[in-house]
Amino acid sequence: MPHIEFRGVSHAYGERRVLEGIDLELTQQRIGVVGANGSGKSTLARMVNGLVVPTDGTVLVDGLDTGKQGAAIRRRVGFVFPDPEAQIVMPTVAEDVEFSLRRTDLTQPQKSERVREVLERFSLGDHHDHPAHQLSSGQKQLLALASILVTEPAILVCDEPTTLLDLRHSRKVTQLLESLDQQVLLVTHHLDLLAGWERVVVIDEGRVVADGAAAEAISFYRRLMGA
Ligand SMILES: Nc1ncnc2c1ncn2[C@@H]1O[C@H](COP(=O)(O)OP(=O)(O)OP(=O)(O)O)[C@@H](O)[C@H]1O
Repeated sequence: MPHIEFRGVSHAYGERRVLEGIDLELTQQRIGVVGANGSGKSTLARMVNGLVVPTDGTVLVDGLDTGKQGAAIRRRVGFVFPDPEAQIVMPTVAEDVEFSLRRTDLTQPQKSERVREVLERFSLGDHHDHPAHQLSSGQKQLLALASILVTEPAILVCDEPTTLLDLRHSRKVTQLLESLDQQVLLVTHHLDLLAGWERVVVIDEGRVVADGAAAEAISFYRRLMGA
């Protein structure tokens, strides 16, 4: 498994300090991150692929410094945003997935084959030539995942990828995340989706307040939230 390491990480947006003294070594395959709104989860997740560089401390992915080796980090770490609409860049479903392969050395037939395979895997095989913007929200979320995973990153970071989805689609996306060979870091408010995950990190007001197997960490978080 890849190795994500936060060493003495703090972060401020201007004067506002949003993460404080984070030390984490993440080597499990399925890692959840939970916490109240505004607690710093997205900031932490964005640090893993260098979208946010910490104001103090270092984030390392397999020994690469996210602040200094951005291009190598982004090849290794795929990032799925909460709004799949924002990730659609090409007119059709297949073109959108293929766009992710533009910087590879694959030949056109190899790219087409790779796109076909990934669309089948994500239940989008029948939508190959459909306008991407006309997919349902659940299908757009699957498309966003397909477009990232087609590049075969070692790590997949997903920031609330199920917020737009009904329960059935959330389950489908979660099952898909659970079936991947990749290391997955999932930020979510849907606590039931993390049942059985190897590790769950609870963030509160910018600090790690619980960290362990899903059942214990989630029950700590429920108590913290008074739920
Ligand atoms: N680009 C930014 N500029 C200024 N402040 C920001 C920026 N991004 C986030 N913040 C602030 O940092 C704090 C943490 O935000 P973050 O998005 O990391 O929290 P979160 O735990 O993911 O929240 P949510 O569950 O609501 O998505 C919030 O107070 C937010 O307003």
